[in-house]
Amino acid sequence: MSDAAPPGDPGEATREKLAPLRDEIDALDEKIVGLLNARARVVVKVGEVKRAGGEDVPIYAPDREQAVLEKVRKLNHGPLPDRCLEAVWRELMSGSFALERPLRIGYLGPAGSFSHLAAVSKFGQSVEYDELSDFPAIFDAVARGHADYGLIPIENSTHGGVTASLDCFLESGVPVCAEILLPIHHNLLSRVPLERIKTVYSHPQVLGQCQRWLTAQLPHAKRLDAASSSQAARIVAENPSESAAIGSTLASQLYRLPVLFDNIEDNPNNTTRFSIIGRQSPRPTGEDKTALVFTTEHRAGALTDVLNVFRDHGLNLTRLAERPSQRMNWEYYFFIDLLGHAEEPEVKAALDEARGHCLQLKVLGSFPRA
Ligand SMILES: C=C(O[C@@H]1C=C(C(=O)O)C=C[C@H]1O)C(=O)O
Repeated sequence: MSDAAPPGDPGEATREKLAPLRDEIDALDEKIVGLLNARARVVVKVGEVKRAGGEDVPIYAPDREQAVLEKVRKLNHGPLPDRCLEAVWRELMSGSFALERPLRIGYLGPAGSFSHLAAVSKFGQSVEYDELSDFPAIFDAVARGHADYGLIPIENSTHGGVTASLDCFLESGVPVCAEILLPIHHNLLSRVPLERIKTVYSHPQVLGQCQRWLTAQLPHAKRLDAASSSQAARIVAENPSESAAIGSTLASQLYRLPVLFDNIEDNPNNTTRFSIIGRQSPRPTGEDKTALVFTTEHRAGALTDVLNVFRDHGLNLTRLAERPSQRMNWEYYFFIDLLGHAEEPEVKAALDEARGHCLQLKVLGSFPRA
């Protein structure tokens, strides 16, 4: 018999070296827990002040969140990477919400959708989530106060604008108060091997983001639209014999569908931008965006007149999208995102001037840039 320690046992000498280091970690953990709760006790006081200020004082303050994360990054000299500390502070701030007033976040469900992942990446594990069936239901839940905030996908870097969500902004008065950029990786989820798959379900945006892969690997499979990628996973879980869904690894776990292929998106940098809608508007941070929508008269140069106002005020546009007005053929609503906050003098002046060239101009919100 050999004297070597059994597998998994570090051995006496190593154990002796580890013990004092682990004692050091235990002592530091004790201090960290004490400090985290000292922070939490201040957060409880912040909550009291906010609640005394009334309904209009937001519990979630995207401008303050931005400042806290920026400060943490500046304070960090390693060896932990910024992204690790950011994740810790995100969960801390999630705990802060629960201490100030429990928050409810609406997203396009069911659970396991990319909107769900985006919501958790922003609001963490200590808030309540509400799975909603479509975008109008999310806007409605926030407008009625059934949810505090809602997640709305706006555009994807590969497949472009999410048109159904833009149409909701036209009808709703709920402002945008933050944005999230989420890298999106798609998986083919199925309980049967590739050669038996006859139908692939997912959200049309997702099918669009994987079309080259689908054409190459499953040229004869039918592609069917579902209300969300997680809804697609649910459909396949209920009827798995000849079908597959495209969705997240969370959907794979929740609906017990094995990942047959991962990273099947056509563009490895595939990213979706989500807006967070809420009932309050954040203060300027110096690194903001303003989203707006407008209509112009149907005449030559009408759109250029509006765009020239932003150029003349030195405002950089990060997005221009268009949607049919639904009232008259070939009449459009134009959506613009520009860099700056609507309360900053230059942006305010530009918006006032632009209004003079528009039939209608609505500011959808100013919020910290992701
Ligand atoms: C504590 C506050 O409330 C929330 C929690 C924060 C935190 O834990 O640091 C920061 C901003 C708010 O979203 C605050 O507004 O200062």
